[in-house]
Amino acid sequence: MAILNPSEMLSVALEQALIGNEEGGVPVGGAVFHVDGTLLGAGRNRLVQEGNGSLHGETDAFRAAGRRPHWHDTILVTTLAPCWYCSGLIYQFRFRQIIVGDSVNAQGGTKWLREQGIDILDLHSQECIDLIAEFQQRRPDLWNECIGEV
Ligand SMILES: Nc1ccnc(=O)[nH]1
Repeated sequence: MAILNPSEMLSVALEQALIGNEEGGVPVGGAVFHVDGTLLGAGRNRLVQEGNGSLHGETDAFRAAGRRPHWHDTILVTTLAPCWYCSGLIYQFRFRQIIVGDSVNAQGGTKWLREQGIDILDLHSQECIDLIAEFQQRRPDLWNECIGEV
């Protein structure tokens, strides 16, 4: 089933974030789509679940999407603005577009990515904003661990 609507693409990532929240993890979800609307992979931050800080929502979705000759014809969707770690991934692999749910509670590398010519569509999703805001307030320790802050 092809999904071409950005909000529907974000819903796939949000569903992952909500699963992560239920699991007691950092509630950030991601998904990778081909520009034709095919879902290539979805994932969520699994720092807590897998005991592995490399598994951000974005990198877990990238991992689930497998191999491709290049990523220029794909869209990376994330419920929260990409951190610097994931911004490196985005810069390196040049996804066609990045769809972001929340850039209120974290900005990460979004300003820099835009300066590098990366197309970022910010949907300002209230659901994504509320989900992370609640988490950051409830578990500041986990949030800081996730992004390498003290
Ligand atoms: N954008 C993100 C920030 C923090 N953790 C994540 O998994 N993703």
